[in-house]
Amino acid sequence: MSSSIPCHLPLVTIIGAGRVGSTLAQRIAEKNLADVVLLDIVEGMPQGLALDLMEARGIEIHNRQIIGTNNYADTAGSEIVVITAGLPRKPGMSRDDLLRTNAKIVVEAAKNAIAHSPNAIFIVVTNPLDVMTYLAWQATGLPRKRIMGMAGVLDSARFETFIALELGVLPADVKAMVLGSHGDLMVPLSRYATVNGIPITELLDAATIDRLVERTRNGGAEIVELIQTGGAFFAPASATSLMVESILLNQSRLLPIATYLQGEYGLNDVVIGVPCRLGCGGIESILELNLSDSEREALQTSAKSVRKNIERSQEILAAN
Ligand SMILES: NC(=O)c1ccc[n+]([C@@H]2O[C@H](COP(=O)([O-])OP(=O)(O)OC[C@H]3O[C@@H](n4cnc5c(N)ncnc54)[C@H](O)[C@@H]3O)[C@@H](O)[C@H]2O)c1
Ligand SMILES: O=C(O)C[C@H](O)C(=O)O
Repeated sequence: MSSSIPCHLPLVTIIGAGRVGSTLAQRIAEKNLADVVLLDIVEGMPQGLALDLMEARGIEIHNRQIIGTNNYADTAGSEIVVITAGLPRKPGMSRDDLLRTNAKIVVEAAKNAIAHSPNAIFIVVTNPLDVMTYLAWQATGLPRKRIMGMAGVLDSARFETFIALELGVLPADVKAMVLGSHGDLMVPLSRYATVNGIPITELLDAATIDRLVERTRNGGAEIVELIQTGGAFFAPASATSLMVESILLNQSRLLPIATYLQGEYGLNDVVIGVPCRLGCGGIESILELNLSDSEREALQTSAKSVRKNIERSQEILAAN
């Protein structure tokens, strides 16, 4: 008797098998979320990492396939494509300093991936995040609900961590949301941050909150300065895996996601982090919060700086 249960397991392709990409592959496989294809331009490296992850399966008790490759044909039929390909910054650099190098890498990766997985949902991780997400959206021609950037989940997790450390409470009890671009002009929303429902403004004085906001804005650079040879990757991989999970399990989580705006928050033709519901079709809806004047102004300033870099990226790509 033939079974009517589909045998197909979800497939997630990760382009760029570096520190973020390989850690993300581990998270996805060990959470039993999907099979994974790890693709990189370096020959042998993704194959070696995939074999290493496969050899851990008996100990970690899962049966997910992890394939390493240099060939986009192996990514065919992916439900989700994550782009982590590109250079990370070094101490003293801003994320925007990566624009010239990473623009070409991301456009090429997005075009190759969509050709083999026309129905996929794309998550961009490469920096500068908001501009790279815009370029991937342009390169794939996908509807905006199916292409997005990961940054806000990471920035919010950092803000939550610093609040939890300050108060000595369980990190999972702290909830916060950081909007805007993934850079110095990000917009941490202090008045929406809570510890199990209690606003942090009841628990911390204004100077302390300002200090934690500043540390959040500088969260990526703090790690780059410490590691010296690259940026953060454990928390970025966790944040991306949470988005992958929300899509594959249709959780409809409300998360800060870099998305293409068409009038929301008074912004047009720009990618920036705002609260979105994320489910199996991608971005199901964008939530327009009632921001204060200063929060709205901060979001506008953040968007203006992304817009400027989008224009720069168009010139760079046109010159090539
Ligand atoms: N959005 C975020 O919050 C966030 C967080 C962490 C890192 N990042 C960014 O993610 C990117 C990757 O970071 P990382 O630490 O993993 O860097 P990494 O150097 O460890 O890995 C990058 C990988 O990309 C590969 N690559 C380069 N060009 C490629 C191409 N054309 N096709 C396929 N693969 C290619 C490299 O060979 C390398 O293995 C960086 O741009 C970094 O700034 C963003
Ligand atoms: O800071 C970086 O360059 C990497 C990443 O964007 C991060 O925030 O950790």
